[in-house]
Amino acid sequence: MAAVYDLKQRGQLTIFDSFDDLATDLAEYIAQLSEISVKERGCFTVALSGGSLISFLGKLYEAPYDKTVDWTKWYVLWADERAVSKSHPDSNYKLTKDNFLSKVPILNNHVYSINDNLTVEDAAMQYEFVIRQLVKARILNVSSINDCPKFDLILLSVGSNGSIASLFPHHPALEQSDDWITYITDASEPPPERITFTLPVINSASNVVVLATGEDKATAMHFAVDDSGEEFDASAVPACLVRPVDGKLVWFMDMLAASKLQLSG
Ligand SMILES: O=C(O)[C@H](O)[C@@H](O)[C@H](O)[C@H](O)COP(=O)(O)O
Repeated sequence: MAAVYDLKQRGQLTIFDSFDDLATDLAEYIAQLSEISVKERGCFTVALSGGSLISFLGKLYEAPYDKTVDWTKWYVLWADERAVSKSHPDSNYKLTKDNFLSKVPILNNHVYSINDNLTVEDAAMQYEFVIRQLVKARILNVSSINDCPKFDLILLSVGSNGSIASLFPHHPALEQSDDWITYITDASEPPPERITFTLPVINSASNVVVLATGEDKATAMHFAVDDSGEEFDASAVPACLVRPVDGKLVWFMDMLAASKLQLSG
């Protein structure tokens, strides 16, 4: 069961009453975006987050998507990554590899993870270089509005403090607009060192999905989805700052994360 709400310029919201329903709809949504992108551009570029998001991708490697999705046309990057070894339990690459990439036939040379032998600063610069190469190769388009790379899909999962990717409340990284990839050394959630997409890159995507599940996300979702008024400092809840400039924003929530929303209709 799911309830769908048109949030106008804040996108579309679907509230699910079960993990299974959310995972099923999310898989169908991603498979549809993949089909459209492959048909239109010959490829599908997706940036993943870490956390519980990966557990919601399980339906994608089941029937019918295991056969119907053109996995060889997928290009996978990360919207944020911890500056740890790719074999470290905190690595988003490891989390994704173990629970998703190892189950679908995405080509290894289409998966772009950070260079874990570099400092976090150099890893951010190197990752931006990789993305610039994908733009040059026309795997990634650029936004006609701000020249940022235009991912076909960016999948975000909201932290209990309203963070998205590794953009944390009141962090100076939220102001970054010159770079596509920035780095932080003082994340409010361990580990402290991370690289992350900047907001302009997130907001340049053709499609952004924001996933929020669990009661600990309810307050952040209230500020992100309901009208918080002119006085509200959106940098307190980075999820409020997800506003695709010419793309589609879809919120996938469970009942707990949506429990403080003041939805009409
Ligand atoms: O590297 C990270 O820390 C993740 O990308 C981060 O953005 C995560 O997705 C959120 O903190 C939500 O995590 P949960 O979904 O597990 O609550």
